[in-house]
Amino acid sequence: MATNLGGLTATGTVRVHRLVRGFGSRAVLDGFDLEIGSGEFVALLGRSGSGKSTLLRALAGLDSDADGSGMIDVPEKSSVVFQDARLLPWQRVLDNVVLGLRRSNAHERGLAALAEVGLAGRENAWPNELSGGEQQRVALARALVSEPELLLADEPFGALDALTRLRMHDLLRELYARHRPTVLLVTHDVDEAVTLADRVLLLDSGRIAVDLTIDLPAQRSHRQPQFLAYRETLLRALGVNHSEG
Ligand SMILES: Nc1ncnc2c1ncn2[C@@H]1O[C@H](COP(=O)(O)OP(=O)(O)OP(=O)(O)O)[C@@H](O)[C@H]1O
Repeated sequence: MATNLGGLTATGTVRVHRLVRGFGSRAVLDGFDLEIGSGEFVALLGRSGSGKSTLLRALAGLDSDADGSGMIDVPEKSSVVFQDARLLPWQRVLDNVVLGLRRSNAHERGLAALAEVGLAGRENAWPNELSGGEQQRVALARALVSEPELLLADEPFGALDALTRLRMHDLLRELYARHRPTVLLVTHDVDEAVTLADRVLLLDSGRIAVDLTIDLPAQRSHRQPQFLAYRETLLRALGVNHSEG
């Protein structure tokens, strides 16, 4: 499992070397290598079943159901966000945010995190009183309240409607600009990857088929010619026909 190299790497750096992960006789990742610099925002694209979640779960240490070997070096302070918010329904919003936070000022930090995600004043609500988008905001607050050096996100906006998804993109970019964690975002959505990330990886048959640096300003528009060029490169690599994409 996670091997700490004892200060050899910069805070926030992710290193994966010769990672093997599979289920039964089937290898999903077979000798996989990856390096992500501290503070990089990386999106991971790939067809369904290409192993994106398998990789993310390995980095999160949540893959006890998988077989494998290899070296994983991730920051000690990591948080994970999933497609569903996974809030405890019997705990109020603030209690969900500070769950597991062992600090004397947990209450204040939880309130500050809720304010950062636009939910000031909602700390006493129950999860089922919130919309899907608001629940994902709580999940983001819970992930960030511990000030992680690495944020792992597995299709965090996949279940949201298009407008809410765009608002969440703005929020995530804002939070990233403020806190600068290393981010690995798994997504199916090429536009989401190019909008949010500074580097896009495309996983194919257990290896990185494309490693694309996104050289765009923080304020991005789907109308920028360079945005469209990145989009086209990635769609082509995914094998998506133009008329479909
Ligand atoms: N717990 C499991 N037991 C057996 N096989 C699994 C398990 N989890 C994943 N797999 C298999 O591993 C392969 C990779 O799955 P993974 O979920 O990593 O893909 P993915 O790229 O995240 O797909 P999607 O985009 O559809 O979420 C798939 O063939 C899947 O069926």
